[in-house]
Amino acid sequence: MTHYKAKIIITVISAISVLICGMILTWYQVISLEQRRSMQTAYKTLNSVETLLDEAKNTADQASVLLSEPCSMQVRTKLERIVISARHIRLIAFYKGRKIYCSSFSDMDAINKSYAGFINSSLAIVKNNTVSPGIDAIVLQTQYPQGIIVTSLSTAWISEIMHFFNAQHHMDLLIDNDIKSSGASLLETGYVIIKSKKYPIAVSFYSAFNIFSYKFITDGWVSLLLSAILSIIVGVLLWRYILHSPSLYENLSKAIDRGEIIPWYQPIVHSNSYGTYGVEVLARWISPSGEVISPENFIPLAEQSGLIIPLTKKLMAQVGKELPEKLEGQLQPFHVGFNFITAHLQEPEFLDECRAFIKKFPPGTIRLTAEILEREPFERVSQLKETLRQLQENHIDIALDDFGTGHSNLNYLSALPIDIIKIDKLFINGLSPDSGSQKIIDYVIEMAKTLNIKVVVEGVETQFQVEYLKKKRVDYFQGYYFSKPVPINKLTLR
Ligand SMILES: Nc1nc2c(ncn2[C@@H]2O[C@@H]3COP(=O)(O)O[C@H]4[C@@H](O)[C@H](n5cnc6c(=O)[nH]c(N)nc65)O[C@@H]4COP(=O)(O)O[C@H]3[C@H]2O)c(=O)[nH]1
Repeated sequence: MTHYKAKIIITVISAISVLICGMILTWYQVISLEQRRSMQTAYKTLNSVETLLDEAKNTADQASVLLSEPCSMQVRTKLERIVISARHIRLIAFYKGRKIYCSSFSDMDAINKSYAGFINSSLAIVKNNTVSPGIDAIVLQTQYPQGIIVTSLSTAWISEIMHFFNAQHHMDLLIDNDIKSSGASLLETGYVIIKSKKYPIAVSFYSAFNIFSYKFITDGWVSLLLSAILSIIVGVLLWRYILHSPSLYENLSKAIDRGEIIPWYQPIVHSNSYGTYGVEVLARWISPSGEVISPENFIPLAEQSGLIIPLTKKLMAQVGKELPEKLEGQLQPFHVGFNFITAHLQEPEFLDECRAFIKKFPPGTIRLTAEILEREPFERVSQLKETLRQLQENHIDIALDDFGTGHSNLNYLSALPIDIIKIDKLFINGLSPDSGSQKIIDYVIEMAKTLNIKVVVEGVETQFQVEYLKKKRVDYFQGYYFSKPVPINKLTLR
C-alpha cells in the first residue's frame, strides 16, 4: 500500500469513527431522554388514577359511618347523596358475608349479580354489568371494622386519563391480578412497570430500543448534524495538517518542477595524460536554504517512483544550457555521461531527447554516454540489447556503471553491447600497498581488455591507486584525487 493510500484510509477511518461515536452518543442521549419522559408520563398517569381512587376511598370513608346502621330508606338516601356529591363515583354498596345488603342503587339483585364475581378483589374492573349496562366499572373495596364498602367508578374516567397521557407515550394500566399474572413476563420483554404504593395498580410502558428509533432522527438531529460536521472537520484537519505533511515524494516532485535539482560535474581523466576525457553528470538537490542534498537521499526514491525520468530530463536541459561554453579548447569529442535507468532508455522519445541534447553543442564536440544504472537483475535483456544497439548507431556510448557490485554484471557483459565499464569505488577502496584486492581488479581489467571494452575506475583517491592502475593500463580515472563533483562555476578542465 502506498503512503498516499494509507493517508486516505486513516483520514476516512478517523472521520467515520468520529461520526459513529457521535451517533452512539446521540442514540444514548435520545434513549435516556425518552426513558426519562416515559417515566414522568408513567408517574403522572399513576398519580391521576390514584387521585380517582382516592376519591372512591374518601367516598367510602364518608359512607363508613353508616355501616353500623341497618339498611333503611334513610341510609340509602344518605348514600345516594354522597354519590351525587362525589364527581366521579357511580355507586356505593355495603356488603357482609359475601353479599351486598345496602347500596345507593335500589336494585340489589342487579348489584349482586354484577359484583358477585369480584368479591375477593380489592380492586377490579367489572365488565358488562347490569347496574350500568354498556359502561365498564372500576370497583374499589375498602375494609372497615364494621364491614366492607364497595365504591364504583366508570372506567370512562380512567380511559380519559390514559388517552390523555398515551398521546405522549403509550402506557398500559395494570390492575391487581394483572400485575401478578403478567408483570414478570412484561419485564422480560422490555417493559417498565411502575407500581402504586397506595392501590393495587401499576402503569407499564415499553422501553426497548426499537421504539425510539424514529426519535433518533426527530430528537437527535441536532447532535447528528453536529457529529457529521465534526467528522468532516476532523477528516479535513487530519488530511491537511497532520497526515498530509508533504512527503519526500511531494517535496522531490516540487523540487524538480522548481529546478532545485541541478547538475554537478565530476571530471573523468585520461590515465596517461591526466587530461580531461569528459565528465559524469551527478544530480544535487539545492534546498531553498542553500543546503546541498546528496543524491543518496533522493535518487533511490526518484528511481522507485519514476520521478527519475523528469529529473534526468531537467538535468539534460540544464547541462545543455551551461556546459557548451566550458568546452572551448577541450579535447574532442568530450565525453558527457548521464546515469539513466533502463526504463528511460526504452521510452520511444528517448533517442530524440538525446539528439536534442547533442544539438546544444557544436557538431562533433561531445560524445554522450549512457551510464546504465540497473540495480535489479535485467529483465527482457533482448529488448534492452536492441535499444542499446540503436543508441550506439546514433553515436551514444554505453557504460556499465558500478561494475562488480550488481547481481549479474558478467552476464550483461556478454549479453549487451557495452563500450565502457566503470569499476565501482568499492574495489578501489581496498586497493592499498598492503591489500590483496589487486587480483580482482587485475582480473576485471584483463577481462575488459579481452572484450575490447574501455575501463573507467571510479573512486580514485590516492597516488598509490593512480600508479597501480596506470601500470594495469586502465583507460580513465574518476575520483577525488583529481576532482570531487562540482557545480559548473567551479568546474576546471585540464
Ligand atoms: N568516496 C568517494 N566517492 C567518489 C569518488 N569519486 C567519485 N565518487 C562518488 O561516486 C559516485 C559516482 O557516481 P555513481 O557511481 O554513478 O553513483 C551515483 C548514481 O548512482 C546516483 N546518481 C547521482 N546522480 C544521478 C542522476 O542524475 N541520475 C541517476 N539515475 N542516478 C544518479 O547517485 C550515486 C551517488 O552519487 P554521488 O553521491 O554524486 O557519488 C558519486 C561521486 O561523488 C572518490 O574518489 N571517493
